[in-house]
Amino acid sequence: MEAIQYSSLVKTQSYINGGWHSSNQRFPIFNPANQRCLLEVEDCGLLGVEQAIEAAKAAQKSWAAKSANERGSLLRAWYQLILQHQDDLARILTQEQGKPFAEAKGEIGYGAAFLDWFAEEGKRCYGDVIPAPAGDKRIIVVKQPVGVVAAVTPWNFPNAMIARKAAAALAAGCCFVVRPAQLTPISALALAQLADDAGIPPGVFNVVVGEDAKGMGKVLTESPDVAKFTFTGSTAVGKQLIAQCASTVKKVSMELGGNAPFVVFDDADIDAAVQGAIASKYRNAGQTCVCANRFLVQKGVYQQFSEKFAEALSKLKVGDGMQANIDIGPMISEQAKDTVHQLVTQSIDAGAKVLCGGQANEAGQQFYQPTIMTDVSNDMPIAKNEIFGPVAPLIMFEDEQQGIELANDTEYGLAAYFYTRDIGRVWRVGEALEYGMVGINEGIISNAAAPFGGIKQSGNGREGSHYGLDDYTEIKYLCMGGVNS
Ligand SMILES: NC(=O)C1=CN([C@@H]2O[C@H](COP(=O)(O)OP(=O)(O)OC[C@H]3O[C@@H](n4cnc5c(N)ncnc54)[C@H](OP(=O)(O)O)[C@@H]3O)[C@@H](O)[C@H]2O)C=CC1
Ligand SMILES: O=C(O)[C@H](O)CS(=O)(=O)O
Repeated sequence: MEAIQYSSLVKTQSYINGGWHSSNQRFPIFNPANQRCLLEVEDCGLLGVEQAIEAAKAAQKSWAAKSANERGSLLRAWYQLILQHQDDLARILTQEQGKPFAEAKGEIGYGAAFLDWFAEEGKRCYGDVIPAPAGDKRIIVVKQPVGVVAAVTPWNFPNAMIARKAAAALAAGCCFVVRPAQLTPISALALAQLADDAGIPPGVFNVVVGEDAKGMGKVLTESPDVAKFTFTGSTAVGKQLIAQCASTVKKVSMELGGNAPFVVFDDADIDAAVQGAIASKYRNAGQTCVCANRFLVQKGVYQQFSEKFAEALSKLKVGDGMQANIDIGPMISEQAKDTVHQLVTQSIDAGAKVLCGGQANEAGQQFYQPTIMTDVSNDMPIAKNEIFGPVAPLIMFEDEQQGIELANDTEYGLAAYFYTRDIGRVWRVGEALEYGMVGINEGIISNAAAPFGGIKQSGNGREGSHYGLDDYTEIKYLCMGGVNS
């Protein structure tokens, strides 16, 4: 792990009950840019997960008993330390996950923004006083922390996906156990070091690392001491985890897969649409759940958009994210790269054409060329599946109604984007799209002030914004009688 100033950030053991958990089971972490082993981390195993749940359970009452101000001050201290070590955290992230350093810095800032937001939002966890139907009664509604929260997070945002969940959970008064993806545990452990430095008490924030995703997930989803489970990852895995939570009727929130349409109407500002397309499609080499996945372009501007899009794409530089001026890093694994290429070749067999790219990139074995495909139809593999790679399929449509129908023709409902300058069309299309989040003349929509989440098979629950606390609180109704006696 190169160029880390604050060396204590580089941890190799799970963080449980405020301590570093040693184990003689180890597994290697590789740099996706060059396949070199960065370091080995110690696998805490299923026993470690159980110990982390125990620690969270033991700390739960005292953490919930703190005032929102006290919890907020600790979250803010954590926030400030993350910003203080932003460059180190970004270097760790780029080396274990691959995204370019500038993007990794952005992710660190994005994750920290949730700590900043919920340090304040926890103080606004308001209840209600409701006029009682009978004169001698009083009705009060209070919100209380749900209890111990367990989380499983993906490799594509190994810092922000944890910060986005932990910030709301801790602000609401919940203790937290997270199991990060096997491929990217170092960013999670660095966050734990800074939580420790910030003075967050033992047992409140726990990170368990290990290779046995299924086994560790089973412990987290089936433990009667875990009140709430939150997951970010694929829809297929999310469905399994929801089913596993049923045995203890846990509160569940899911941030799952997506198939985002990016619709360009013939009255759009084409230059703005191209800028938004590049930003949305090629962020993290296309490995985000809100990346534009299908480009629906109205017939009258299809040629102009395609040409300008390809021209802008030719300026992007592919390489090791630790080098300067890199725009697109490696895929997380060779298998991931091969899966993307398979979608490309299957769609070519079905009649699609490659306008640019379409091959592995010479930068290394896990790199794929930024690609644009034309003559794509909505039923081709490259359009039906979540690509999770730097490939942009272009689909032509005739009129507004067809554009909306094609956009909604998917089991997913996370993010959608469209470009138009017609105010009536903004309202008609914005309301007709079946998605949790819609970017209008904008390709980057994620921020801590907004409720992030999807509908249909993209999940449920919201992260960020005022709404983000709801997933970590329970409503209690107090009925007071005999007031006049
Ligand atoms: N809606 C959203 O915000 C996001 C959605 N995603 C979606 O996730 C997919 C890509 O991410 P990817 O990480 O491959 O997704 P996966 O669903 O394969 O993995 C997500 C996490 O779940 C773990 N996991 C996998 N199988 C199980 C299991 N049976 N029990 C418990 N945990 C399990 C993984 O562990 P391990 O990696 O160690 O196997 C990882 O930590 C895409 O579909 C993408 O859209 C990704 C990020 C954000
Ligand atoms: O994991 C993801 O893909 C993130 O949720 C996308 S974002 O929130 O960083 O935009």
